[in-house]
Amino acid sequence: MYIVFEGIDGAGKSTQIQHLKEWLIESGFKTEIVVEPTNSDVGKLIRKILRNPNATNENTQRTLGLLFAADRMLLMDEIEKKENEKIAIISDRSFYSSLAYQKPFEWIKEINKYVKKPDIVLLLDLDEKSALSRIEGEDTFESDEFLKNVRKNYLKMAEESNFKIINANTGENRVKLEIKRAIAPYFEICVSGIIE
Ligand SMILES: Nc1ncnc2c1ncn2[C@@H]1O[C@H](COP(=O)(O)OP(=O)(O)O)[C@@H](O)[C@H]1O
Ligand SMILES: Cc1cn([C@H]2C[C@H](O)[C@@H](COP(=O)(O)OP(=O)(O)O)O2)c(=O)[nH]c1=O
Repeated sequence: MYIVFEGIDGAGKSTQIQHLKEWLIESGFKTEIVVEPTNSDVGKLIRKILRNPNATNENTQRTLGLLFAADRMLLMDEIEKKENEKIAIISDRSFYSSLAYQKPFEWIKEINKYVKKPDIVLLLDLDEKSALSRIEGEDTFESDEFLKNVRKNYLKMAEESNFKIINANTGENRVKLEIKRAIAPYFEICVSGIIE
């Protein structure tokens, strides 16, 4: 099972991914986490560019689109191997992040057409102001206007691609429970309604 968390910076993805991994392991499922951008040389270059003040300009965004696609392709063999070993994979981001952050949409789709599609996409949704209030905003992408548009892109895709939209603008435990409820049917786990 290839589960993907999506959402703007500061939505709570890394936090909730840890909770979900612990819960699935407690429930008897081998589970591993992968992160985009990866720690490969391509991922390292991406993180360097993301700190540039001009990261949102058109050519840099196109370069990032290509680099994210290459970085993602490096992950595909690893994901397939884990799936063959019946390991559930939880990914912090996927090609949907490229569709939400970079453009033009059709070109981003084209350069990502060979990547594996997730079985489940959880979109942690909240407004950009609430998200930014949680993080320092060191990356150039971490700005109001930019993330407002990214959120809009996510919500548009959510309709068309059947994302599970989770309200991320509430307490950590409530978000955790909502995610459990969304995931449980896929693993035939029953979830108590109590907020732990
Ligand atoms: N439900 C929540 N309410 C308030 N703060 C949260 C919540 N979930 C996570 N945080 C905090 O917000 C910050 C960003 O969380 P993180 O999981 O790193 O988000 P992301 O991986 O989506 O960027 C962290 O400091 C984290 O402790
Ligand atoms: C995977 C991916 C991430 N990004 C952006 C989202 C983040 O701002 C940044 C990833 O840096 P990161 O520090 O990992 O942020 P986050 O914790 O929010 O994932 O790169 C893209 O623009 N396109 C992509 O395809």
